Amino acid sequence: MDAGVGLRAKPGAWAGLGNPRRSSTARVPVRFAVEKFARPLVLGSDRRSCGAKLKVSCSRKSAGIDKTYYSADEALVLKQKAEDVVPYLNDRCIYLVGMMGSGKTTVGKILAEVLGYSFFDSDKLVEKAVGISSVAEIFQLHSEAFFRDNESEVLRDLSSMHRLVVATGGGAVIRPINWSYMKKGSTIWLDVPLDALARRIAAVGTASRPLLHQESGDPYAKAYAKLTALFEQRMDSYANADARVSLEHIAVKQGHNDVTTLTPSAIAIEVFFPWSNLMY
Ligand SMILES: Nc1ncnc2c1ncn2[C@@H]1O[C@H](COP(=O)(O)OP(=O)(O)O)[C@@H](O)[C@H]1O
Ligand SMILES: O=C(O)C1=C[C@@H](OP(=O)(O)O)[C@@H](O)[C@H](O)C1
Repeated sequence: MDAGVGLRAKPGAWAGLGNPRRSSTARVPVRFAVEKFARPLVLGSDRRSCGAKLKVSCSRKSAGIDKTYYSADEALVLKQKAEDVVPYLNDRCIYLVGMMGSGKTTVGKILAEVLGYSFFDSDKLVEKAVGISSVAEIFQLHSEAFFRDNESEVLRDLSSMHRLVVATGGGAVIRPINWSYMKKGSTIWLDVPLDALARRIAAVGTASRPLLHQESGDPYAKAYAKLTALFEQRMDSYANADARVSLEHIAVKQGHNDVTTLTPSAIAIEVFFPWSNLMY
């Protein structure tokens, strides 16, 4: 088992039992806009960097869906690992859990692309469901409990579907009912050091994360303090995940002393390790 990843194998889940190619016939609830991605990975022409850049863009032309760049090596490894893992996933959904800023959305989009799965960000689905454009506004106009109730309904609906990668909100793990939904799929905890989380969130601003937002003071210091308090409350919940991907362990394994060197695609490759280890 890779140093960076621990997996609690589920009986029968990885043994490839049943027909691995069962087509997904789950009804897609009309209110979910499914993000389909272009495929296959397109080899870019840029050879100035240490390898040709692969540009992967989404076929859906909605605003704001960013493009993902891989190195050619990473793209080939990702494609191979995805091909190896798909039969064992057995069309089950992958739920990414982890603190705010851990990369659930960024890494989740990569996983969906290489797996040929659909990607959902549960926060976005809650915003669509309640007709309010941001999580922060939902907290402000209603309450956190109202948000959490809708978050649970979204996870319940998603749990009836197949072949999805779901980026959950950082607090989804605090409600046991949410685990009952997510456990129908495979849950992966992206475990990122609090310092890196605080730096990432300070870089984009805390306004989008109401539990961290404050009007004054050093954004990094305030974010770090609040993330530390939240993590203390939640770490046991995150540990319920089927697999933990520790960026600290990955960095050590790769000879780095800082997780900021780990690209989203390098992390996505590590997400595939638990399944690979169980296949041979
Ligand atoms: N491996 C990474 N290295 C550097 N920045 C990252 C990495 N993964 C995500 N980020 C950045 O961190 C911020 C939060 O990422 P996001 O995927 O939205 O996290 P989450 O969905 O867990 O809240 C974004 O600005 C994103 O670009
Ligand atoms: O940790 C949390 O309680 C939350 C995390 C957020 O999602 P991200 O993890 O995508 O930031 C969002 O669901 C809301 O602000 C609450």
